[in-house]
Amino acid sequence: MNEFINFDEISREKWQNLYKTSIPPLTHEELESIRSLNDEISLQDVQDVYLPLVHLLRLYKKNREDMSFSKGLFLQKIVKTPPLIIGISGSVAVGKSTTARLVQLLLSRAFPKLSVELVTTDGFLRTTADLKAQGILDRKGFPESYDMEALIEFLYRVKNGETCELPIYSHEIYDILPDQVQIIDRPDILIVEGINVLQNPQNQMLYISDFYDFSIYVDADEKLIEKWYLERFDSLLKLAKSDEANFYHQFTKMPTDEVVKLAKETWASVNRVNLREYIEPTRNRAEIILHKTEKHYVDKIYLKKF
Ligand SMILES: Nc1ncnc2c1ncn2[C@@H]1O[C@H](COP(=O)(O)OP(=O)(O)O)[C@@H](O)[C@H]1O
Ligand SMILES: CC(C)(COP(=O)(O)O)[C@@H](O)C(=O)NCCC(=O)O
Repeated sequence: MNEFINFDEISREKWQNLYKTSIPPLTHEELESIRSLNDEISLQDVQDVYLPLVHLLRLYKKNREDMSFSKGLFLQKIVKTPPLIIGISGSVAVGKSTTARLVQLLLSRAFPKLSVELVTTDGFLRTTADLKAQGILDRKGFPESYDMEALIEFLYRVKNGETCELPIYSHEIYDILPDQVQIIDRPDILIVEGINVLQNPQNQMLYISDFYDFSIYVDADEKLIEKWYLERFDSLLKLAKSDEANFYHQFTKMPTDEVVKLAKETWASVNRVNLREYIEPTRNRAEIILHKTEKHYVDKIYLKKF
């Protein structure tokens, strides 16, 4: 059966015209904050793709609030609308965190009075010491390397209106930061970004997917994602050059061709396998799929029909 049978395929040209008239253009300040987020982001993409996406998110938000209100009437009690949770998934290096930060920025602009928080599921990776003890350090990113129970409990508590803490993962030290936590204090909207956002582990009492009000899968051809992975590896190396504490510092001492070989091998033996076996199979669970081509240009959008 066609994986996309349940989706409407919308070309960029069609998508960009869906909400155009009602969206005010970005101000100079807003453009600057997008640039400081990632100066590679195309502002045309923001205008054509991401602003209409935020407009669609408004509809889902309104719908959730109406439902919550009606449920309250039925139950004859005051039911506070739970925070809206948006999941963002896709391969390692496809651009999830960049998309997530952009959506956070645009949602804060659309709802200036609401708090919009962002977490990444990397925080629920087991520590390097734990992974080593279990002999699965080379499985970082695979389902068994995450504490999914803790992630699901975290989402439950956020939905339930509780203030929560979560660990922080650092790409620089390639591990969970030992003495720091991120505090999520009852936001109105929470964005959850990570490769495992749409993975439902077995034997859990709660389903992770039950907590999302909207979900996005960022998609691209595998070869392109590899290219982006290698480019990011290179940027991480540049940042690590003069920082001995950085995990990537060790690679800055190696000859370039060896480093490239190592990054290619890591892509092929870890991240690509993970994409094929565990990430891409969750693609059609998303409410929307953003399909990117060269230079992160979004050419197609798939929106779930029902
Ligand atoms: N929309 C975009 N425009 C330009 N570059 C992007 C975009 N999204 C991601 N990138 C670049 O692609 C690489 C991977 O993106 P990142 O957001 O770190 O991926 P992920 O969180 O999925 O691992 C980074 O080097 C980032 O700068
Ligand atoms: C921490 C990650 C699992 C998560 O990925 P992200 O999408 O944030 O890049 C990944 O970046 C990773 O470290 N993978 C293991 C193999 C590698 O070093 O690329």
